[in-house]
Amino acid sequence: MSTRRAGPRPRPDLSLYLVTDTVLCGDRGVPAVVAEAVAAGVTCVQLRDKTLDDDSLVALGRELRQVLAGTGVPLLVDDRVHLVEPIGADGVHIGQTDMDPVEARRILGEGALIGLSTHSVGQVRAASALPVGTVDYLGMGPVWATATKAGHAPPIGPDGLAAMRAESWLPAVAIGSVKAHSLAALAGSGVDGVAVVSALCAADDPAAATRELRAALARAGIGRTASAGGASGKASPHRVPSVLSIAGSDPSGGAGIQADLKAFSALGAHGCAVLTALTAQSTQGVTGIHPVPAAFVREQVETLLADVRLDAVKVGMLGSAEVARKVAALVRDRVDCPVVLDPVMVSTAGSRLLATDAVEAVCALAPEVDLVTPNGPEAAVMLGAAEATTLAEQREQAVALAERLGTRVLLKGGHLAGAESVDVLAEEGRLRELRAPRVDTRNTHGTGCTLSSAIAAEHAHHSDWGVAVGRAKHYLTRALQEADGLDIGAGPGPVHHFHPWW
Ligand SMILES: Nc1ncnc2c1ncn2[C@@H]1O[C@H](COP(=O)(O)OP(=O)(O)O)[C@@H](O)[C@H]1O
Ligand SMILES: Cc1ncc(COP(=O)(O)O)c(N)n1
Ligand SMILES: [Mg+2]
Repeated sequence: MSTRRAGPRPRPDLSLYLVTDTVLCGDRGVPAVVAEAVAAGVTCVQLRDKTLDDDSLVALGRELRQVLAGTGVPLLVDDRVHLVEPIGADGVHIGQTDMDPVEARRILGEGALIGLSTHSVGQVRAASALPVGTVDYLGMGPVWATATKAGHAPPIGPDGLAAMRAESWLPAVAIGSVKAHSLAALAGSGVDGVAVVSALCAADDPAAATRELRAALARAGIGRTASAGGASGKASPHRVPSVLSIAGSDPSGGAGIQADLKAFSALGAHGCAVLTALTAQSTQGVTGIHPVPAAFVREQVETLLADVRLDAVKVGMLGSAEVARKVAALVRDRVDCPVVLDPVMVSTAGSRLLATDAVEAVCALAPEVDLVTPNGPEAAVMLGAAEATTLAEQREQAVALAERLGTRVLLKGGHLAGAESVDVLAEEGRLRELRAPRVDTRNTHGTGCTLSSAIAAEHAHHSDWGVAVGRAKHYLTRALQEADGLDIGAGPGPVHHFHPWW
């Protein structure tokens, strides 16, 4: 598909999502209406026509591709998975009664966007429990009763929308008779955008109607429109975020600072690095640790902060109690961006990376950060409990640890058995699960480092923990699936950080 780029598929800007209606567009024709609306600030287009035959829909879709060429606005096809390829569309939007999303992903591959309609909290839960990377966003609605979908699911209203939105870490777009004048009612619902049909397709002046919708979105604080170009119709210039890793060195390049910088780079962030320790390490284990004096860790951070504006920080191996206390003080007093803490204690190959007397200092740092990402053994140490052996125990420990630390906890499930590797995100008493197929590979060196760094980089882009964790987990799963293509060293080797490119 010619519109696809290398690299992880982009997260679509759902702020103002136009669903076409051939009848409402009338004599002007769908392409002309879409062209006007996109020029005025529509960010995503779905070609929807339930009545046209395949050939006519392909012809119309190809026209829309021409209209959208060079705009960066993705084109999705409603329902008909088999027409994505012939149209050269970016993906598909499917309903609850259309093709199973897992099957659609299998057919379309990793490069396509897939959206899924949901009409209830139960459907949102089910969609969120699909393997990460199956669907890219959820449509939620109908918010209000609509003529275009008469006879379908009953309206959920703004409160129902907010309840559904709270259930998922996936991006969400509200649909169902959304108009500029009713948008204020969706402020605070947490959706990433709104989808409209008649508000644009039936408008006398689609460009003016688009501008009016964008202004209303900005007022309601919805979508990237709100913070980017406001009602001007122009997005602000893209700024590459800077993300810092404070961690130890792994000469084998699979974990530690080396893995962190690779993950940042793969996910489009500029990587900065402050070293806390050198390790003599290979895929087979650690033979020595040479700690950096705590005062020099501080000097590295202070010097950097005086110059570089950071968008996120990831903290990994700290090694000693002294360094952990120093980093805690820096995080508390000097860092003003989101911080992810991977409380590294033992390497995948079984070597100790944190002094026993430093556990307390790491636990003291944890409440200062925005997200803590322990593996099973680390969570057990932090709780003073036995390691979880089932998903049910993993859930309980995630909630208990989040409560004890007063912050978000992602309790990773790499050390448990099962067909899926499930991570559990506990946040303010709420639990979300991120599921991925367990990859049959010995190359799992640095999975924790990679995941926490990917979360920091994704948060720098999207400012949403649920979305960041979901996207990072998907990136890591793909990196694990491609890891055997690298196969470095005789022990557990690194994951493939640059799988989308090589
Ligand atoms: N074989 C695997 N297949 C798929 N995901 C895995 C596998 N092993 C680990 N993971 C994932 O890698 C991440 C790191 O998990 P884990 O191994 O528990 O932490 P750590 O690397 O810190 O020990 C988690 O998202 C986990 O679900
Ligand atoms: C320097 C350093 N830091 C961290 C880890 C943990 O690796 P994992 O991601 O496998 O938990 C490591 N092996 N080496
Ligand atoms: Mg780890």
